[in-house]
Amino acid sequence: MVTLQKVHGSENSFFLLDETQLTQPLTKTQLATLTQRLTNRHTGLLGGADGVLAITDAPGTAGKMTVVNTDGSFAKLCGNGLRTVARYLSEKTGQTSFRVHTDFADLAVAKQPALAVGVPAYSAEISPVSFAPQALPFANLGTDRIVDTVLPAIHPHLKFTAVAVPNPHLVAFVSKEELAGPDLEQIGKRLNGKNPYFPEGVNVTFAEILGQDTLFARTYERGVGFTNACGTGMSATTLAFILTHPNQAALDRVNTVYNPGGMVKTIVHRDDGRYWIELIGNATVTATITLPEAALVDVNLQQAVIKSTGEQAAYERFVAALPHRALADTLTEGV
Ligand SMILES: N[C@@H](CCC[C@H](N)C(=O)O)C(=O)O
Repeated sequence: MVTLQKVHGSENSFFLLDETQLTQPLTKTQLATLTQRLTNRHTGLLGGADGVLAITDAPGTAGKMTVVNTDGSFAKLCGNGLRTVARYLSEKTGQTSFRVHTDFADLAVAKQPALAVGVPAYSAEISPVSFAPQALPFANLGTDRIVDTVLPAIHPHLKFTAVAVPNPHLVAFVSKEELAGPDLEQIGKRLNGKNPYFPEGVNVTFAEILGQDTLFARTYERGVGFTNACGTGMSATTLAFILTHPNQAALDRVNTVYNPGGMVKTIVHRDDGRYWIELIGNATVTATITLPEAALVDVNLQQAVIKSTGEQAAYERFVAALPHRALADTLTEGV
């Protein structure tokens, strides 16, 4: 039998599959097909999800995380997902501070004090960071660095920052009306379809500045669409905040980033000229799903036995007490 977990970080939801339980790891095609079926918002399990996080062995680290978006595409990193993988591997190995292998780097993760009773929290390193056009990639925008830059090809007046952390993000600071308005979806859809600017697509985040070190972020995710939260997006947005609003944010300071699914803390560091971001937030397990290995490989989900963990109630109590819920509630996606 194989047991998966349904997990979330700020309601950015995933199925977590520890492939070391399998007699042999899934191929990329099998993983993509499983993800598309399992995470479908209408026909998948438990209301679907934003993606699948697959764990395999990786020498010198606690494990390797592979991120598959709901459309079956593979992502370079997932910040909210990495926290849930950190929790899984921490509970599996007994370690509280260790590294997880990802496509670009072995990233540091650690157990943190709970956000509230029944709301476990973990931190994850988000890196490497690059503004280079080839790292995102982007082209045909008349510039080779996008930091607080109007891009008339994309929007008539918004100022954008484009940064790979290492997955690609495009960030704009907007008003409350723009945050809830139609532009984010239009830009997100356009830049994630065939387009000459971001040929591999890009995660697009609109953020409202709420005050010193405080943001509300909403993301249209590559390979997903609107999500309740994007961890790498909130990390990229905090870096953009520091670069573009130095009177309201700074390196090595704790930021609070609210999002439709809850909140995270972010801290941007610069060591030896390189930026990296600490992302701290919940790592919640809402259910376990057990099925025979053959049923998983054949994506025969009817054989799945689902058990709720009961953790979601504590998470919902925590979120209900947060500020800015009226705005968040209008923007929340399925979990
Ligand atoms: N939600 C994630 C980011 C997932 C990856 C993204 N869809 C991509 O393709 O880059 C996060 O929490 O960071």
